[in-house]
Amino acid sequence: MSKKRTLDNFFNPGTQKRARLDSIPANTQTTSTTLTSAHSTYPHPVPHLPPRLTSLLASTPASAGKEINHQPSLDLLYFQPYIPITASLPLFNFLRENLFFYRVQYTIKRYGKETQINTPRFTTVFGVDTSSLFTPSGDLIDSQTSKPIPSDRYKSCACPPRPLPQCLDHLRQITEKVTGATYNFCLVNYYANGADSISYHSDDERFLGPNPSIASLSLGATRDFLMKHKPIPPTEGDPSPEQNSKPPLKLALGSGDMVLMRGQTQANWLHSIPKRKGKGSQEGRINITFRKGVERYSTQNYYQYNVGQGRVWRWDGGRGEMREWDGA
Ligand SMILES: O=C(O)CCC(=O)C(=O)O
Ligand SMILES: [Fe+2]
Repeated sequence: MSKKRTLDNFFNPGTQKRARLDSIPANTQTTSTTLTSAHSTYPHPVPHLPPRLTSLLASTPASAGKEINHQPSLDLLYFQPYIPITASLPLFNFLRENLFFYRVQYTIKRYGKETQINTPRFTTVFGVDTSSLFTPSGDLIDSQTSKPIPSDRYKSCACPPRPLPQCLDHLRQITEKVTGATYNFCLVNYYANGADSISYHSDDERFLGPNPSIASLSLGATRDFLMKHKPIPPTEGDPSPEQNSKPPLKLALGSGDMVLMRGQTQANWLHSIPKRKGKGSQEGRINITFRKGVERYSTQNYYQYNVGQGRVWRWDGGRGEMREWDGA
């Protein structure tokens, strides 16, 4: 269903809706009018951050970032925590409650055979590459000419690009100030439990440019973030490079922590969130990454792998699980 894109429907006050503030501690307000971000590409509007949460976020970063650069080409800044502790649980609950997610499937050719991949986590993405910009009313314009973009610019995308809703844009703005980098994409992962994961990879696509800064925020369950150096090919002088047999670096990312991966990290290191059993494996975790796509292809790639063609999933608080959304 498409809605006319107007300033009104991008930042409209919800029509006498009760705020969903059940994630906010009991001593705060329980009702108010909700402002929402709406857009023709969204399955439903997304409420703005409640004012109390916005004021709690004002003291981000809650601690100074620690540099982790003791290994070759590794350049991390680790905030433990980044989000003030009073804000991380309400923020987790707010985002899980109000964002829409996808369970993306796609096919790859493996050994010449088409293989279906089921992404082992919920995903969603917002943003557009540097060739375009969203106006405040949510229309796409060319970033050079400020004219509306040609209608075929994103014709090969799984869905038209989506602007960041206010709640994620607020986090983006804070993160730009703290990290000194700029970002035009926000990718969100939801790991429902320890069975959800992301395998070893590096975010080293050409469309992010050289030495990209990627800010990665964790909310909810603690999960291990493993990092290992990309395999170093043996040479005559060094037939079994020591780096190849080192155990992975493990950061137990807790709720509110943020890791900034920068410099040569993506070019040289792989990272993953392995599946987890036992303690804490039944709890959900949200991961938000802010990135900057400098080529048009980043838009196609991110929407293909984080939205795709499938159904919308939303958090069902009553059942305590994600459910396919029926649009109601
Ligand atoms: O969940 C995380 O901490 C990592 C996510 C990640 O690596 C990615 O989305 O590329
Ligand atoms: Fe990644």
